[in-house]
Amino acid sequence: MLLLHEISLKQGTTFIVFTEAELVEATDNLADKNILGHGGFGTVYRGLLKDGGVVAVKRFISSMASEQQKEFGKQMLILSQINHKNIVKLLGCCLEVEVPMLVYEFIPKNCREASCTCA
Ligand SMILES: Nc1ncnc2c1ncn2[C@@H]1O[C@H](COP(=O)(O)OP(=O)(O)OP(=O)(O)O)[C@@H](O)[C@H]1O
Repeated sequence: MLLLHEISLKQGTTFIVFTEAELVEATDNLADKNILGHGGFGTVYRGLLKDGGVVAVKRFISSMASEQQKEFGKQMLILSQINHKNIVKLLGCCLEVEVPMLVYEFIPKNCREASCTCA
C-alpha cells in the first residue's frame, strides 16, 4: 500500500488499483481466447474494462518470494513513471490476489511491427 501511495505521488496522475473481480470480468475469467501471448514472467490477456477501454493484463506465473516481490515493486514504481511513446504504459495493478496482475495499455499487433508509423 505504501508503494501504491508512492506511485500516485510520483506519477501525479491516477494509478489504478483494480479489484480481482474487475479483471476476472474484463478477461472473461482469464479465458484462453483472450490470451495475447506468453512471456518470461507469465501470461498476458486481452481485457475489456466496463468503461469500454481495452487493456493488456499480465498475470504472473506463481506467487513470488519476498526478494522477487521487492524487485517487482521497484519495477512497478519505475514503469508507472515513464511516459514515452515507445514504452508501453502501465495503467495499474491488482494485488488482492496471490498471483499479482499488472494492467497495461493495449498495443494492437500491427503497432508492434517495425513498419508501424502510428506513433
Ligand atoms: N501491452 C500489450 N498489448 C498487447 N499485447 C501485449 C502487451 N504486452 C504483452 N503482449 C503480448 O504478450 C506477449 C508476452 O508479453 P510479455 O511482456 O509477458 O513477454 P515478453 O515481451 O516476451 O517479455 P519478458 O521477457 O518480460 O517476459 C507479447 O509477446 C505480446 O504478444
